[in-house]
Amino acid sequence: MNASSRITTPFAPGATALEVIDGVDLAGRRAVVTGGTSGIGAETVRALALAGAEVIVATRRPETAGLLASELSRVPGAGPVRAQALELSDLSSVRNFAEGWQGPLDILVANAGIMALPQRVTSAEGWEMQLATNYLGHFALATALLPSMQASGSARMVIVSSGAHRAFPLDLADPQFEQRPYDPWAAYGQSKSADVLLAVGARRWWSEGITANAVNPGYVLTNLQRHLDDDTMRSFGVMDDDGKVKPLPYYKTPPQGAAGSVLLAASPLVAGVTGRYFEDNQEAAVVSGDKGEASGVAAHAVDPTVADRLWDYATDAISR
Ligand SMILES: NC(=O)c1ccc[n+]([C@@H]2O[C@H](COP(=O)([O-])OP(=O)(O)OC[C@H]3O[C@@H](n4cnc5c(N)ncnc54)[C@H](O)[C@@H]3O)[C@@H](O)[C@H]2O)c1
Repeated sequence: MNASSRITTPFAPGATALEVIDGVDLAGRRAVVTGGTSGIGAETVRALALAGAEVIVATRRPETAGLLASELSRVPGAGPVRAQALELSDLSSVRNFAEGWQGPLDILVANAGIMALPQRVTSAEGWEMQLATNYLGHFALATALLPSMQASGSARMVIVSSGAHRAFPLDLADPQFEQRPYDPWAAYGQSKSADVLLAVGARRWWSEGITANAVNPGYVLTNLQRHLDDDTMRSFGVMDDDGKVKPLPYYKTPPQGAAGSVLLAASPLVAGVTGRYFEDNQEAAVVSGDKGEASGVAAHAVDPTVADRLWDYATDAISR
Protein backbone atom coordinates (compact mmCIF):
# COMPACT_ATOMS: atom_id res chain seq x y z
CA MET A 1 0.00 0.00 0.00
CA ASN A 2 1.43 3.31 -1.04
CA ALA A 3 0.13 6.31 0.92
CA SER A 4 1.14 8.72 -1.83
CA SER A 5 -1.27 7.09 -4.29
CA ARG A 6 -4.35 6.89 -2.11
CA ILE A 7 -7.53 6.28 -4.07
CA THR A 8 -10.23 8.90 -3.68
CA THR A 9 -13.82 8.92 -4.92
CA PRO A 10 -16.42 11.69 -5.16
CA PHE A 11 -18.63 10.02 -2.55
CA ALA A 12 -19.25 11.52 0.89
CA PRO A 13 -19.07 9.30 3.99
CA GLY A 14 -22.87 9.26 4.14
CA ALA A 15 -23.46 8.10 0.57
CA THR A 16 -25.65 5.02 0.29
CA ALA A 17 -24.96 1.74 -1.45
CA LEU A 18 -27.36 2.66 -4.25
CA GLU A 19 -25.73 6.07 -4.73
CA VAL A 20 -22.19 4.74 -5.14
CA ILE A 21 -23.17 2.46 -8.03
CA ASP A 22 -25.79 4.64 -9.63
CA GLY A 23 -25.65 3.93 -13.37
CA VAL A 24 -23.54 0.76 -13.04
CA ASP A 25 -24.96 -2.18 -14.99
CA LEU A 26 -24.19 -5.57 -13.43
CA ALA A 27 -26.43 -7.62 -15.73
CA GLY A 28 -24.72 -10.94 -16.44
CA ARG A 29 -22.48 -10.66 -13.37
CA ARG A 30 -22.78 -13.11 -10.48
CA ALA A 31 -22.15 -12.24 -6.85
CA VAL A 32 -21.94 -14.08 -3.54
CA VAL A 33 -22.60 -12.12 -0.35
CA THR A 34 -21.97 -13.96 2.91
CA GLY A 35 -24.31 -13.05 5.75
CA GLY A 36 -26.54 -11.30 3.27
CA THR A 37 -29.81 -11.71 5.14
CA SER A 38 -29.39 -8.90 7.65
CA GLY A 39 -27.79 -5.55 8.36
CA ILE A 40 -25.04 -4.38 6.02
CA GLY A 41 -25.08 -7.63 4.03
CA ALA A 42 -28.77 -7.36 3.14
CA GLU A 43 -28.22 -3.83 1.82
CA THR A 44 -25.23 -5.06 -0.18
CA VAL A 45 -27.41 -7.77 -1.73
CA ARG A 46 -30.14 -5.22 -2.49
CA ALA A 47 -27.81 -2.78 -4.25
CA LEU A 48 -26.02 -5.43 -6.32
CA ALA A 49 -29.30 -7.04 -7.37
CA LEU A 50 -30.89 -3.69 -8.23
CA ALA A 51 -27.88 -3.02 -10.49
CA GLY A 52 -28.78 -6.26 -12.30
CA ALA A 53 -26.41 -8.83 -10.77
CA GLU A 54 -27.48 -12.34 -9.93
CA VAL A 55 -26.88 -12.53 -6.18
CA ILE A 56 -26.43 -15.66 -4.11
CA VAL A 57 -26.95 -15.02 -0.44
CA ALA A 58 -24.65 -17.34 1.50
CA THR A 59 -26.37 -17.83 4.81
CA ARG A 60 -26.72 -20.22 7.71
CA ARG A 61 -30.50 -20.14 7.31
CA PRO A 62 -31.46 -19.89 3.62
CA GLU A 63 -35.15 -19.55 4.52
CA THR A 64 -34.44 -16.09 5.99
CA ALA A 65 -33.48 -14.71 2.57
CA GLY A 66 -36.96 -15.31 1.14
CA LEU A 67 -38.45 -11.94 1.97
CA LEU A 68 -35.63 -9.94 0.37
CA ALA A 69 -35.54 -12.25 -2.66
CA SER A 70 -39.28 -11.93 -3.26
CA GLU A 71 -39.20 -8.14 -2.75
CA LEU A 72 -36.42 -7.79 -5.34
CA SER A 73 -38.10 -10.22 -7.75
CA ARG A 74 -40.88 -7.66 -8.15
CA VAL A 75 -38.48 -4.90 -9.25
CA PRO A 76 -38.11 -4.69 -13.04
CA GLY A 77 -34.47 -5.07 -14.10
CA ALA A 78 -33.27 -6.45 -10.78
CA GLY A 79 -31.14 -9.57 -10.93
CA PRO A 80 -32.35 -12.81 -9.36
CA VAL A 81 -31.57 -13.40 -5.70
CA ARG A 82 -31.36 -16.87 -4.21
CA ALA A 83 -29.99 -18.31 -1.02
CA GLN A 84 -27.51 -21.11 -0.47
CA ALA A 85 -26.57 -22.65 2.87
CA LEU A 86 -23.20 -21.70 4.34
CA GLU A 87 -21.89 -22.05 7.88
CA LEU A 88 -18.55 -20.27 7.76
CA SER A 89 -17.21 -21.78 10.96
CA ASP A 90 -17.58 -25.31 9.55
CA LEU A 91 -15.11 -26.27 6.82
CA SER A 92 -17.33 -29.04 5.46
CA SER A 93 -20.10 -26.50 4.92
CA VAL A 94 -17.67 -24.17 3.12
CA ARG A 95 -16.56 -27.06 0.89
CA ASN A 96 -20.18 -28.01 0.13
CA PHE A 97 -20.95 -24.45 -0.84
CA ALA A 98 -17.99 -24.23 -3.22
CA GLU A 99 -18.62 -27.68 -4.70
CA GLY A 100 -22.18 -26.63 -5.49
CA TRP A 101 -20.97 -23.57 -7.37
CA GLN A 102 -20.88 -23.75 -11.14
CA GLY A 103 -19.53 -21.24 -13.63
CA PRO A 104 -17.69 -17.96 -13.11
CA LEU A 105 -17.93 -15.86 -9.96
CA ASP A 106 -17.51 -12.11 -10.48
CA ILE A 107 -18.03 -10.69 -6.99
CA LEU A 108 -17.40 -12.23 -3.58
CA VAL A 109 -18.36 -10.08 -0.61
CA ALA A 110 -16.98 -11.60 2.60
CA ASN A 111 -19.41 -9.78 4.83
CA ALA A 112 -20.62 -12.22 7.50
CA GLY A 113 -19.29 -11.68 10.97
CA ILE A 114 -19.76 -12.03 14.69
CA MET A 115 -18.52 -9.63 17.35
CA ALA A 116 -17.30 -9.87 20.93
CA LEU A 117 -18.49 -13.34 21.91
CA PRO A 118 -18.29 -13.10 25.72
CA GLN A 119 -16.70 -16.56 26.16
CA ARG A 120 -14.14 -18.39 24.09
CA VAL A 121 -16.14 -20.75 21.89
CA THR A 122 -14.58 -23.10 19.36
CA SER A 123 -15.73 -24.22 15.93
CA ALA A 124 -16.06 -27.77 14.61
CA GLU A 125 -12.35 -27.61 13.70
CA GLY A 126 -11.44 -26.35 17.18
CA TRP A 127 -10.75 -22.79 16.08
CA GLU A 128 -11.65 -19.75 18.16
CA MET A 129 -15.06 -18.81 16.82
CA GLN A 130 -14.49 -15.16 15.83
CA LEU A 131 -11.33 -15.98 13.88
CA ALA A 132 -13.10 -19.02 12.40
CA THR A 133 -16.12 -17.05 11.22
CA ASN A 134 -14.73 -13.66 10.36
CA TYR A 135 -11.49 -14.78 8.74
CA LEU A 136 -10.69 -18.49 8.34
CA GLY A 137 -14.08 -19.42 6.88
CA HIS A 138 -13.81 -16.61 4.36
CA PHE A 139 -10.23 -17.58 3.50
CA ALA A 140 -11.38 -21.16 2.91
CA LEU A 141 -14.33 -19.95 0.84
CA ALA A 142 -12.23 -17.67 -1.35
CA THR A 143 -9.63 -20.38 -1.87
CA ALA A 144 -12.26 -22.94 -2.80
CA LEU A 145 -13.95 -20.51 -5.20
CA LEU A 146 -10.66 -19.41 -6.76
CA PRO A 147 -11.19 -21.34 -10.04
CA SER A 148 -14.60 -19.68 -10.43
CA MET A 149 -13.11 -16.24 -9.78
CA GLN A 150 -10.32 -16.99 -12.25
CA ALA A 151 -12.99 -17.93 -14.78
CA SER A 152 -14.55 -14.48 -14.38
CA GLY A 153 -11.43 -12.76 -15.68
CA SER A 154 -12.14 -9.67 -13.58
CA ALA A 155 -13.41 -10.91 -10.24
CA ARG A 156 -13.54 -8.65 -7.21
CA MET A 157 -13.37 -9.79 -3.62
CA VAL A 158 -14.42 -7.44 -0.84
CA ILE A 159 -13.64 -8.29 2.77
CA VAL A 160 -15.63 -6.47 5.43
CA SER A 161 -13.25 -5.56 8.23
CA SER A 162 -13.76 -3.04 11.03
CA GLY A 163 -12.09 -0.07 12.68
CA ALA A 164 -11.70 -2.45 15.65
CA HIS A 165 -8.73 -3.94 13.79
CA ARG A 166 -6.57 -0.91 14.61
CA ALA A 167 -5.99 -1.69 18.29
CA PHE A 168 -5.56 -5.43 17.86
CA PRO A 169 -2.74 -6.77 15.70
CA LEU A 170 -3.10 -10.40 14.75
CA ASP A 171 -1.12 -12.51 17.22
CA LEU A 172 0.24 -15.26 15.00
CA ALA A 173 2.02 -16.84 17.99
CA ASP A 174 -1.36 -17.52 19.60
CA PRO A 175 -4.17 -16.75 17.15
CA GLN A 176 -6.59 -19.13 18.85
CA PHE A 177 -6.20 -17.76 22.42
CA GLU A 178 -4.80 -21.04 23.67
CA GLN A 179 -1.95 -19.48 25.66
CA ARG A 180 -3.27 -16.03 26.57
CA PRO A 181 -6.50 -15.19 28.40
CA TYR A 182 -9.46 -14.87 26.05
CA ASP A 183 -10.60 -11.31 25.44
CA PRO A 184 -13.79 -10.77 23.38
CA TRP A 185 -12.57 -7.53 21.82
CA ALA A 186 -9.03 -8.74 21.14
CA ALA A 187 -10.51 -11.79 19.41
CA TYR A 188 -12.82 -9.63 17.30
CA GLY A 189 -10.16 -7.02 16.55
CA GLN A 190 -7.47 -9.50 15.51
CA SER A 191 -9.96 -11.32 13.26
CA LYS A 192 -10.63 -7.99 11.55
CA SER A 193 -6.87 -7.36 11.21
CA ALA A 194 -6.71 -10.78 9.58
CA ASP A 195 -9.45 -9.64 7.18
CA VAL A 196 -7.33 -6.68 6.04
CA LEU A 197 -4.31 -8.97 5.74
CA LEU A 198 -6.41 -11.27 3.55
CA ALA A 199 -6.86 -8.44 1.06
CA VAL A 200 -3.13 -7.70 1.17
CA GLY A 201 -2.17 -11.37 0.81
CA ALA A 202 -4.54 -11.85 -2.12
CA ARG A 203 -2.34 -9.61 -4.25
CA ARG A 204 -0.92 -12.95 -5.47
CA TRP A 205 -4.21 -13.35 -7.37
CA TRP A 206 -3.82 -10.06 -9.21
CA SER A 207 -2.18 -11.80 -12.19
CA GLU A 208 -5.39 -13.86 -12.47
CA GLY A 209 -7.43 -10.68 -12.82
CA ILE A 210 -8.73 -10.90 -9.25
CA THR A 211 -8.73 -7.88 -6.97
CA ALA A 212 -9.28 -7.96 -3.20
CA ASN A 213 -9.89 -5.01 -0.91
CA ALA A 214 -10.96 -4.57 2.70
CA VAL A 215 -13.56 -2.12 3.95
CA ASN A 216 -14.64 -0.67 7.26
CA PRO A 217 -18.40 -0.02 7.04
CA GLY A 218 -18.38 2.38 9.99
CA TYR A 219 -20.70 2.16 12.99
CA VAL A 220 -24.12 0.72 12.18
CA LEU A 221 -26.72 -0.58 14.65
CA THR A 222 -27.44 -4.15 13.52
CA ASN A 223 -27.71 -7.65 14.97
CA LEU A 224 -23.93 -7.55 15.37
CA GLN A 225 -24.26 -5.89 18.77
CA ARG A 226 -26.40 -8.73 20.17
CA HIS A 227 -23.60 -10.13 22.35
CA LEU A 228 -23.05 -6.79 24.11
CA ASP A 229 -24.65 -6.39 27.52
CA ASP A 230 -26.63 -3.29 28.46
CA ASP A 231 -23.72 -1.75 30.40
CA THR A 232 -21.51 -1.97 27.34
CA MET A 233 -24.23 -0.54 25.12
CA ARG A 234 -24.63 2.36 27.61
CA SER A 235 -20.87 2.92 27.72
CA PHE A 236 -20.93 3.17 23.91
CA GLY A 237 -23.67 5.78 24.26
CA VAL A 238 -26.16 3.87 22.13
CA MET A 239 -28.54 2.87 24.94
CA ASP A 240 -30.33 5.24 27.27
CA ASP A 241 -31.22 4.62 30.92
CA ASP A 242 -34.58 3.17 29.89
CA GLY A 243 -32.89 0.54 27.72
CA LYS A 244 -33.83 2.26 24.47
CA VAL A 245 -31.25 1.69 21.73
CA LYS A 246 -30.49 4.63 19.46
CA PRO A 247 -27.66 5.44 17.07
CA LEU A 248 -25.20 8.27 17.80
CA PRO A 249 -25.08 11.11 15.25
CA TYR A 250 -22.07 9.68 13.44
CA TYR A 251 -23.61 6.23 13.10
CA LYS A 252 -24.57 5.10 9.61
CA THR A 253 -27.74 3.46 8.40
CA PRO A 254 -27.37 -0.03 6.88
CA PRO A 255 -27.60 1.36 3.30
CA GLN A 256 -24.81 3.82 4.16
CA GLY A 257 -22.79 1.08 5.87
CA ALA A 258 -23.04 -1.07 2.74
CA ALA A 259 -21.77 1.69 0.43
CA GLY A 260 -18.08 0.81 0.79
CA SER A 261 -18.69 -2.87 0.04
CA VAL A 262 -20.73 -2.05 -3.03
CA LEU A 263 -18.28 0.59 -4.25
CA LEU A 264 -15.41 -1.90 -4.09
CA ALA A 265 -17.50 -4.72 -5.55
CA ALA A 266 -18.83 -2.89 -8.56
CA SER A 267 -17.76 0.69 -9.17
CA PRO A 268 -15.60 1.43 -12.23
CA LEU A 269 -13.82 4.02 -10.04
CA VAL A 270 -11.90 1.24 -8.30
CA ALA A 271 -11.44 -1.18 -11.20
CA GLY A 272 -8.02 -2.82 -10.91
CA VAL A 273 -7.46 -1.53 -7.37
CA THR A 274 -6.27 -4.27 -5.02
CA GLY A 275 -4.87 -4.82 -1.52
CA ARG A 276 -6.34 -1.60 -0.14
CA TYR A 277 -8.50 -0.65 2.86
CA PHE A 278 -11.39 1.76 2.47
CA GLU A 279 -13.56 3.61 4.93
CA ASP A 280 -16.08 6.40 4.39
CA ASN A 281 -15.87 5.54 0.66
CA GLN A 282 -12.21 6.54 0.34
CA GLU A 283 -8.97 4.67 0.71
CA ALA A 284 -7.82 5.22 4.29
CA ALA A 285 -4.47 6.55 5.46
CA VAL A 286 -2.02 4.19 7.15
CA VAL A 287 -1.82 4.95 10.90
CA SER A 288 0.25 3.51 13.74
CA GLY A 289 -2.67 1.64 15.33
CA ASP A 290 -1.32 2.17 18.85
CA LYS A 291 -2.39 5.77 19.39
CA GLY A 292 -6.15 5.24 19.60
CA GLU A 293 -6.73 6.69 16.14
CA ALA A 294 -10.39 7.04 15.17
CA SER A 295 -9.81 6.27 11.51
CA GLY A 296 -7.27 4.81 9.11
CA VAL A 297 -5.73 1.42 8.56
CA ALA A 298 -3.13 0.21 11.04
CA ALA A 299 0.34 -0.48 9.70
CA HIS A 300 0.27 -3.93 11.29
CA ALA A 301 -2.72 -4.89 9.11
CA VAL A 302 -1.12 -3.97 5.80
CA ASP A 303 2.31 -5.49 6.43
CA PRO A 304 2.92 -7.77 3.43
CA THR A 305 5.25 -10.03 5.43
CA VAL A 306 2.57 -10.65 8.05
CA ALA A 307 0.01 -11.13 5.26
CA ASP A 308 2.14 -13.87 3.74
CA ARG A 309 2.71 -15.56 7.10
CA LEU A 310 -1.01 -15.50 7.78
CA TRP A 311 -1.70 -16.91 4.31
CA ASP A 312 0.62 -19.84 5.08
CA TYR A 313 -0.96 -20.33 8.52
CA ALA A 314 -4.48 -20.36 7.07
CA THR A 315 -3.53 -22.62 4.17
CA ASP A 316 -2.14 -25.09 6.67
CA ALA A 317 -5.16 -24.75 9.01
CA ILE A 318 -7.76 -25.47 6.34
CA SER A 319 -5.87 -28.39 4.85
CA ARG A 320 -5.60 -30.41 8.07
N1 LIG B 1 -22.40 -2.91 12.44
C1 LIG B 1 -21.24 -2.28 12.65
O1 LIG B 1 -21.17 -1.26 13.35
C2 LIG B 1 -19.99 -2.82 12.03
C3 LIG B 1 -18.80 -2.09 12.19
C4 LIG B 1 -17.63 -2.59 11.64
C5 LIG B 1 -17.65 -3.78 10.94
N2 LIG B 1 -18.82 -4.47 10.80
C6 LIG B 1 -18.79 -5.74 10.05
O2 LIG B 1 -19.82 -5.74 9.08
C7 LIG B 1 -20.18 -7.10 8.77
C8 LIG B 1 -21.68 -7.22 8.74
O3 LIG B 1 -22.16 -7.03 10.05
P1 LIG B 1 -23.59 -6.40 10.41
O4 LIG B 1 -23.32 -5.20 11.24
O5 LIG B 1 -24.43 -6.28 9.21
O6 LIG B 1 -24.14 -7.51 11.41
P2 LIG B 1 -25.30 -8.59 11.27
O7 LIG B 1 -25.25 -9.40 12.51
O8 LIG B 1 -26.59 -7.94 10.91
O9 LIG B 1 -24.82 -9.45 10.02
C9 LIG B 1 -23.86 -10.46 10.12
C10 LIG B 1 -24.30 -11.62 9.27
O10 LIG B 1 -23.31 -12.66 9.35
C11 LIG B 1 -23.98 -13.89 9.48
N3 LIG B 1 -23.12 -14.88 10.14
C12 LIG B 1 -22.62 -14.83 11.39
N4 LIG B 1 -21.93 -15.95 11.65
C13 LIG B 1 -21.98 -16.72 10.52
C14 LIG B 1 -21.47 -18.00 10.18
N5 LIG B 1 -20.77 -18.73 11.06
N6 LIG B 1 -21.70 -18.48 8.94
C15 LIG B 1 -22.43 -17.76 8.05
N7 LIG B 1 -22.96 -16.54 8.33
C16 LIG B 1 -22.74 -16.03 9.56
C17 LIG B 1 -25.21 -13.56 10.33
O11 LIG B 1 -26.20 -14.57 10.25
C18 LIG B 1 -25.63 -12.24 9.72
O12 LIG B 1 -26.45 -12.43 8.60
C19 LIG B 1 -19.48 -7.96 9.81
O13 LIG B 1 -18.34 -8.56 9.25
C20 LIG B 1 -19.07 -6.96 10.88
O14 LIG B 1 -17.95 -7.39 11.62
C21 LIG B 1 -19.99 -4.01 11.31
